[in-house]
Amino acid sequence: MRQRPRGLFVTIDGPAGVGKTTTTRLLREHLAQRGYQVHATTQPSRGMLGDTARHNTDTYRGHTLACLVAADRYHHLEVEVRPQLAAGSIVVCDRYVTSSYVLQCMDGVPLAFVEAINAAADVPDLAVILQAPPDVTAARVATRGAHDRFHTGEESSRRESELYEQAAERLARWRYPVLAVDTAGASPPTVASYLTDRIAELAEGPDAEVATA
Ligand SMILES: Nc1ncnc2c1ncn2[C@@H]1O[C@H](COP(=O)(O)OP(=O)(O)OP(=O)(O)O)[C@@H](O)[C@H]1O
Ligand SMILES: Cc1cn([C@H]2C[C@H](O)[C@@H](COP(=O)(O)O)O2)c(=O)[nH]c1=O
Repeated sequence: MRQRPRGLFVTIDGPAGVGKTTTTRLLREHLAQRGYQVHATTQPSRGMLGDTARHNTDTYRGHTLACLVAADRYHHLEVEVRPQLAAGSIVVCDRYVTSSYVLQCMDGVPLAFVEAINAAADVPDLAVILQAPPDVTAARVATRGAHDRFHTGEESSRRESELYEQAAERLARWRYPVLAVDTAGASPPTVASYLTDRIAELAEGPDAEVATA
């Protein structure tokens, strides 16, 4: 098993249906096949706060949902993400702060408020933003079924896609380690292989791994 002294924090964001969950699952498999210790997780988390946020987006809206998701994010970092990183894992997280910049803004919360309540969240080592044209993501959601009120067809997919593009540009300006990947013309295994190579490059960087039994 290959561990890094400090682990590596990789986040996967992007519009509904773009392939975040599929990519996270495949990344866990591909990275494990290459011998890395990997921990796949999600936000909202599988904890009490996260379950409350995930399953009650009709009840909790706007500023309330924004704060609930941010509170879960800080708790998830504290009890799951940082301990896994400290143990040398590559942590792959399905959704992170970028999702809040987009979804909470779609929910009517000013960006400045979303930025303020997420300001103390850890910066990932790699923030992947998956992208695809809105007609493609809307069709995938329609086939799979919508998870929540944020997904109402191609118009909401278009708005979501625009907000992700703006968020990616803003994050890149702040020198956040953003990597945008188009999933429209690439199969899930192709997307996962490409990202596995990028993550392995980072993992073999200056904080090189230590080999353990
Ligand atoms: N690269 C791809 N090419 C074609 N179809 C894909 C690709 N990636 C995922 N899909 C399909 O699109 C659908 C949505 O994928 P997935 O659930 O991973 O998206 P998501 O971004 O996690 O969505 P949500 O935000 O709504 O949870 C699934 O049916 C999945 O099989
Ligand atoms: C991370 C994050 C999540 N949410 C909400 C949006 C959805 O209702 C769920 C996530 O479900 P999915 O299956 O991953 O689409 O949580 C949010 O509002 N803000 C966030 O930052």
